Amino acid sequence: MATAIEVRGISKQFVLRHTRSIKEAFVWVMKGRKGDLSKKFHALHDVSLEIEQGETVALLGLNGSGKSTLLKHISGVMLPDTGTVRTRGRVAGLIEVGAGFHPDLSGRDNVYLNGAILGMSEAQISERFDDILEFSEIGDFIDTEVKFYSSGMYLRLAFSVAVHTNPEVFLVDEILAVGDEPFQRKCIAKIKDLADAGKTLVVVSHDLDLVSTICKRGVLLEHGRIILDAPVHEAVRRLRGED
Ligand SMILES: Nc1ncnc2c1ncn2[C@@H]1O[C@H](COP(=O)(O)OP(=O)(O)OP(=O)(O)O)[C@@H](O)[C@H]1O
Repeated sequence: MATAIEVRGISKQFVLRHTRSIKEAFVWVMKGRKGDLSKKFHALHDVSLEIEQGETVALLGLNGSGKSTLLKHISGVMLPDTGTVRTRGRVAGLIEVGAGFHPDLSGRDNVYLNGAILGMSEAQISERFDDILEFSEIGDFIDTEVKFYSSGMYLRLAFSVAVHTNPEVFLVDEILAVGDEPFQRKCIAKIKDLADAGKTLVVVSHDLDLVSTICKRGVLLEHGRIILDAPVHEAVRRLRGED
């Protein structure tokens, strides 16, 4: 089985505190600008992870543990300070509602824009356009500028485009939560179809029952480090403090 995602020793620091008082800045200047004025922290700390093609993986952890940051590194929208990330095949990510959409363009134009970003040609998008529209259930709103869409409508269109690009690797962050229940059910069924078809899935969600039904493997993060990589039920038990 080939490796679909290889994360090797990545670390990512963010600035914890941007503002300083004038007094602190003055002291810093008088001391010859030694040290760093802004305090930093590691959102990810030496994280390594290998995911084989066809694996279904849940990234689990408490708020702020680094799940979304790790997913953004896998999708390529964020670059690590150190370490490397490699992926094989077409990667489609549903990471932030509205990401990859231009607010002033219509839903229709955004399907072409988003499809192109995800690696489809114009002809391929045209060929699949009707299916994309049908799955999204956006209807006549397809010709409305997306700045007037609700967050659920964004999700519908983004999800629909992403699954119709036939991705090898599908990344999904919490955003399914903005969809209404019938659409969520439809998305979940589609995600399961992708998994059954041998696609690689990486999912971030606090819905632990849901991820347990979709994913086989659970990677548990704490303060930016992987503390457990195990069958999903085991990782969920640990997160719930049942171990
Ligand atoms: N662009 C950024 N700039 C500064 N800090 C950031 C940035 N993105 C994330 N962080 C911080 O990094 C830490 C990890 O964030 P991340 O969103 O990855 O956590 P998470 O595990 O997905 O959390 P949640 O369950 O709340 O969604 C948090 O403390 C967050 O505030």
